[in-house]
Amino acid sequence: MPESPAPAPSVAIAFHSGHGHTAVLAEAARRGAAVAGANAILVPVDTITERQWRQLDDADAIVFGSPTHMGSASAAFHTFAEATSRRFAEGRWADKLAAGFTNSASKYGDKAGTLAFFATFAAQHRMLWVSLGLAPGWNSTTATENDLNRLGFWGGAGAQTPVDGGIETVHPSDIATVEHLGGRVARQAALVAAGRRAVRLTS
Ligand SMILES: Cc1cc2nc3c(=O)[nH]c(=O)nc-3n(C[C@H](O)[C@H](O)[C@H](O)COP(=O)(O)O)c2cc1C
Repeated sequence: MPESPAPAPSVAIAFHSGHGHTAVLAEAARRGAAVAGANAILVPVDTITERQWRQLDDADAIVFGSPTHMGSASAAFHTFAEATSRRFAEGRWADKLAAGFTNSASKYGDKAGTLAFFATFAAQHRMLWVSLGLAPGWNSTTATENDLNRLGFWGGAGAQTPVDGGIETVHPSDIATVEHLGGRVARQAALVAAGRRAVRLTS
């Protein structure tokens, strides 16, 4: 019997944005995942609904996004994270893929703290972490700030937007970098789903 076509993976972008910068990046992650063939949705965690909780539960992958506040995710994101404790206890998100991105005002800005928190949060949920998967940009005499991964992160995507800038000042390289991450998560989710189907077929 011919095999039915593989269903598109589902990718949810669970994010908080106080002033709109991180929301621009969340949309970039969604677009990257959609272009790579996923059903991709945005879930603003500060207004999350019951339906959106179910969408997170059903997703193959969740990409976490937040501005960096005081060297970690924002308070609104932490409120969301703590609200997942029942799901954590039940292992509801176990073996889903996870990834993360953050934006802050300073070039470095202690963004690594936020990405480390996302990775720990994902690990506590027994999820599988997907790294950024890009070489560092803007780190040689011939490189420019328009390179992908211009800020040189590995664990996830890091972005920088001027503290007094509007959403139009989110850097195009950062948008492209987060779009790449969304696409990478979608492709990895498709591979993992195909692998699970193959293992089920042969076992
Ligand atoms: C309470 C607070 C704490 C912040 N802490 C940091 C920080 O630790 N490092 C940094 O570079 N920027 C920090 N910022 C700046 C924000 O990360 C930055 O303005 C970001 O672009 C906001 O994203 P949003 O528009 O999605 O809310 C902080 C801003 C606020 C309001």
